[in-house]
This record gives sequence, structure tokens and C-alpha cells, in this order.
Amino acid sequence: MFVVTVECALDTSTQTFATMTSAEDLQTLVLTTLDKGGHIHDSKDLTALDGQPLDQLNLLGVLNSLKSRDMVDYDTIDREIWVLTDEGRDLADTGSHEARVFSAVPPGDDGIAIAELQNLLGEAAKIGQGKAFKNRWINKKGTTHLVRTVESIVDQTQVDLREIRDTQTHKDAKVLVELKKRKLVDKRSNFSLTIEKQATDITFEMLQTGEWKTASFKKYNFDAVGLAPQGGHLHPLMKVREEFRHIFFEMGFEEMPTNKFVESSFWNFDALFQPQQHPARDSHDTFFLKDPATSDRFPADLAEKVKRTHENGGDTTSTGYNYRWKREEAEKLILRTHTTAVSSYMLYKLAQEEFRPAKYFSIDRVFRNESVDATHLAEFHQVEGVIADRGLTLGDLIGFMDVFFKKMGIERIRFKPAYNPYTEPSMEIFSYHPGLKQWVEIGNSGMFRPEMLIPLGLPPDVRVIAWGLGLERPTMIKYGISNIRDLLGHKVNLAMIKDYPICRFDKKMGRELVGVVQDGENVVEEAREKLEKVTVVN
Ligand SMILES: N[C@@H](Cc1ccccc1)C(=O)O
Repeated sequence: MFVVTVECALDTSTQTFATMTSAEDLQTLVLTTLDKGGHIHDSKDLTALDGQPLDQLNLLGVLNSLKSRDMVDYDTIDREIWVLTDEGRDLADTGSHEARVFSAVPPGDDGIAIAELQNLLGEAAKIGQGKAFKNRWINKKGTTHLVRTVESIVDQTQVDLREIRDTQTHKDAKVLVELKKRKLVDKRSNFSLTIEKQATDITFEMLQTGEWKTASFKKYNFDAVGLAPQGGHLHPLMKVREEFRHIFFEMGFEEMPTNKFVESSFWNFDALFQPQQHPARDSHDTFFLKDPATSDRFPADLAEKVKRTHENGGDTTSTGYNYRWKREEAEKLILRTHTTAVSSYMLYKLAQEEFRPAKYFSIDRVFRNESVDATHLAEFHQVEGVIADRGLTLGDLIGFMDVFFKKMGIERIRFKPAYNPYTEPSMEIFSYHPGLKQWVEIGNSGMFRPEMLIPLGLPPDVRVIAWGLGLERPTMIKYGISNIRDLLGHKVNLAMIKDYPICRFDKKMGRELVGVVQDGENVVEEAREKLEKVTVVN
């Protein structure tokens, strides 16, 4: 236990000489001094770096703040002290009025004229005379003159004042009363502080030295609200992913395993009835692996069916693409260009058993060999949904899209016919952006072609509707991020994740700031009350 005693006089007039040290510096000073284990019995020993005494009131403020954080504790001991007034200080230095009067009276019988004494000493003459008479130091000669009655004197008043100046008290209480009457001293309230550092843990050293026996420990504060841990903030992209995941789970979807980024061209393209000469399979669009460059880990019987379908339509009514399908091309390993690579694999798995309706989704990373700019990166995330059942129609797809996007807060969507090698019909999905005052493309969808589903082994009357959209665009709109590189890639910083504004989709897909998460404190609540229907992720 380290103890330091600080004396603080509540006399601001004596504070003027003290240097103003910042509260922070004072705090450091107090704590480091306590840490060193040295004892400081007097605040005069606790000096600022420049060697100046500290402002005692400042010090008291700092001690209070440290105490409120349970870092130190202190007791105040009230005490009375006596201090000299300005006049008292003057007399302590130069002697009392009566002594000055005595000195002014010359030895011998002639003495000094009272009028002259008055001229010499001014104010002091009058007060001093009375005292000097009382002390029997002088006497009157006639009515006009003063003479000495003793040869020498002891200036007891000066002695007393000096004692009070140095010790802040006097052994004779009567002297104090008397000098106070003369307005030479004044009584002050004073207190001294005993500060001790509060230990929070028993340390090895404390056990070794036995200090634990006497140490003062910080009390448990069971009411304290814990500091929110800094870790565990979701990246904005992952927050929106969570929102999508919940929508899917709510609608009865199963999550597809999307944990591998590398796929064979087979699952990414061939199984999706994408011809081997398709431009998307070019190295300008797709990242091909060097080592290992190929994989033959796809079912041989399926590969045979896919080959026949590409070449001549196989078991379907299609004529196929009329080219020679090459297994080597299908074996090429790539970074998957879309999560539909996983959907084709999952539909193959589904077809292995007796058919049951299925709803699958995935949200994960895909890669395309694109030139990078403010809105494009070589990697991004896709949200993908797949529903397989008998009797599904394009109407189901449109109706489902409507419900799905409404759950995200997107009210108005439109479709435009499109082309995908693996869907027919295909539709691009547009949403009206009131800020941009235009329809923006938000996704792509369609009904998987029989040329894809029949080789996978699904019954001919099973229809599969599917759609995909990027995760980045809704996230950027929601969080007001204009450069995709702030969101993805290697520039992501933790501060951004921690303090990122929480926005919501407003009804028309506009962005609305709802709050900011700071230091684990959730300021969304307030805003949440104001907005009736808010989709907030935090
Ligand atoms: N795979 C498509 C999205 C999509 C998924 C499913 C069906 C139709 C389209 C894309 O990458 O854009």
C-alpha cells in the first residue's frame, strides 16, 4: 500500500505561484508516484516536471476523479491552521508597529516629538505608541514628547508572527486571539489527504512480499455496466448478409455449403449447359488455377450425360449446341464465377434420392477477372436462391421475387427479359431508386433449363426457379458507401466496421441514416422508435 499525504490549503490566494499542470499530467504524476511505492507526506514533495509546486485545488480535483474510478482512495483530515494577513506578513519581515516606534525614539532624555514620530511612521505611529506604552518601552515627556524607558526590547509580536508563519499555529492560544484582533493573522480551514492506491489483483509480487495482507483492494462493483468488448463487430457486408440469411430462413430455405472458392469448370459452366466456347469461359473473364490446374472429381456418368446434352441435346428434346464437348475443358480448375456452381452441385445431390421439394440459398464470394474501379472488384458476394418443385411456373418466380424483395424493404420491382445459358425464360430484376430517379438492375433470375436439369437426374416434371443478386450493391446503398474498395478488398479498417453508420433501406430503396454504432453503444434505439418499420442490422 502506497501512501502519499497531500496538504491542501483552501486558500486560493496562495495558489497563484503554483504552475497549472494539466489534469492528465497530474493524474499521471499521482499514479506513477504511487506506483513507485515512494511515500510522499507533503504535497510540496509532489512537484510538477518543471519543479514547481502543484496547484493544490487542481490536485484535489484529479484525486476526486481518480477516486470516482476506484483507482485511488483518500481520507480527508480536517485541521485548523493560522496564516498571516498581508499586514501580518509585512510585520513578520520588518518588525511590529511598536518596535518601529521604539526604534524611532532615540535613546536619551530628549526623546522625540510626537508630531515628528507621526511624520516618520505614518499609520504605524498611532498603533505602535499604544502597544509600546503597554509594554512599558516608552513614556511621555511633557505633553509633546516621547522618551525610552528601557535600553533594548524584544519584538515579541514579530517573534510570534514568525512562529505562526512557519508553523501555521502558536503554542499560546491567547497570542492567536490577540493577533487576530489586530488583524495580523487569520484562521483557515485546512485538510490533509491520505491517498492510497487500490489494488485490483493479487500479484505474484504481493504474495511474495506479503504485501497482500495490508494492501487495500478495489471493491467489486456489481452494479457496474461492463465495457463492451471491442471485438466481434460485423462488417457491414456481413450485417447485410445476416439480414438476407434471416429472410431466407424465415421462408424455409436451407443454406448451401459454399465454403470452397475453387471449382472445376464442370460445375461452374458445363453442368449449367454453358457451351465450352462461351466468352465467359475466357481467361479475360475467369481466373484459372495454375497449380493444380485441373480436377476430374465430378461424376463420370453425369459428365457423359452433360457431354451428350451439349453435343446433341442428349435425353432432352433440345438439339444441343452441335460441337464436340471436351472433358479437358471441364476439368479446368477456376475460381468460381458465380454461386450457381454450388446450386448445380446441390441439385445433382438432390436428384440422387427420391425427389422432394427443396429450397436452397447461399451467400458467398465469387470471382471475376474484371478491371477494378469504384464499383467493380475482381471479387464480390452473390446471394442466390433456388426452389425446386413440381409445377412451378414463371408466375411463381415473379411472385416469390415480390415477397422476397419486399422483406428487404424494396417495394417496387420490375422484370426485363434476359438471357442466361442455363435459364429459360430469364429475367433481370430492376428496382426503382428514388434518389437516382431510375430503375437499377439488382439481380438476375430464371427457370433452369431442362438441358441442365435432366442430365442432373431430376424428374422431367420438376421445375427449378432461381435467382441471384450481388450483396455489395444493396450494402453500398444501405450504408451510403460510394467506393466498393472501402467495402471489400484489403482496405477495410476496423474503425470503419466499428463506427459505421447504420442505415436502412427506406421504402423506396433510398438510404436513410438510422444511427451510428460507437464503442458498443447502440444509438439505434432512439431512431428505431421514430421510424415505424425499420429493418436495422447491428
Ligand atoms: N448466376 C447468375 C445469377 C442467376 C442465378 C440463378 C438463376 C439465374 C441467374 C449471375 O451470376 O448473374
